[in-house]
Amino acid sequence: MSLLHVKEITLAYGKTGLFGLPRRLIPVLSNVSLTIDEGVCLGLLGSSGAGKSTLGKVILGLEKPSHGQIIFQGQDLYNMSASDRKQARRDLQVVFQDCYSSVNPRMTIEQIIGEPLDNYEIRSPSKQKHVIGELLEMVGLKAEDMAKYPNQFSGGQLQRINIARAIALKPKLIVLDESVSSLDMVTQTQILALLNDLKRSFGLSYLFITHNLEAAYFLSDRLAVLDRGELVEMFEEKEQILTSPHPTVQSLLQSVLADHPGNRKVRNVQQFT
Ligand SMILES: Nc1ncnc2c1ncn2[C@@H]1O[C@H](COP(=O)(O)OP(=O)(O)OP(=O)(O)O)[C@@H](O)[C@H]1O
Repeated sequence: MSLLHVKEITLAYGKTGLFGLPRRLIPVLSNVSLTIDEGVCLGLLGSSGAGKSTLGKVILGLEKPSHGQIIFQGQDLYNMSASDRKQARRDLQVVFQDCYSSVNPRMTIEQIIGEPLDNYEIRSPSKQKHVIGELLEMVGLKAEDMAKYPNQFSGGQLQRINIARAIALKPKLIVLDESVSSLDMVTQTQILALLNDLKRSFGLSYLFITHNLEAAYFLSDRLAVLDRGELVEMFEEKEQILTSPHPTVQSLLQSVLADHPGNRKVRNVQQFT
């Protein structure tokens, strides 16, 4: 069943002209439409500046488009009552790339993960502690870690904490905006495996924004490619990307091959699995 419909989204940023001349509009997203079904991960690929993060912000309700609609669970995200919007915010979560700036260094992990819970659910302090402990264990950390501060964790551990916070309210859709890009290869693999497990366990849907084709291929069920604000390819089966002749896809594939000199002449599914 469809969870999210992105319908003909167009967005342009205003750029102030010289000497206060009228603002020029720079198009960032042009007529972008896509859907995300329940329990599905859509990988959104594209080069730097393609508009991926902007689309993520539009989907999260953070950046109003100049044209088009975001239909989330059957309702227009930018045209709903305050109470429906509060519910939508609960069901739509995000994990950003920078795990350090995503947390307040002065708060304990208990306070960080407890914040969204406090906003939506009232519990006794002991029950709240129990829930936070369970969330930490779900992401591979220990319940005792809740007493610590962010500076006592590695980047990978902090990203696990950000994921625990994102899943605390049992959301329907999580926007993963380059969520593993700042981590080393081994940690990236571990976090991708964790995200995959959580998706299966809770039937979560993801929009996985990345320029990393290998990571997208691992986690996603479907793949979309954005180029200069336009959706240029949509693959219902991720394997289809491997044979796409589209120049943007070709350059994404080439960038993977460039990382594997021994495989430069070989292009097959095995490289990505
Ligand atoms: N607040 C803003 N004001 C003006 N222009 C912006 C703003 N945010 C983004 N842009 C521009 O919109 C375009 C798309 O940016 P966006 O961050 O969405 O791309 P991206 O595909 O996520 O790139 P990257 O992979 O480098 O993060 C870029 O040209 C960027 O400079």
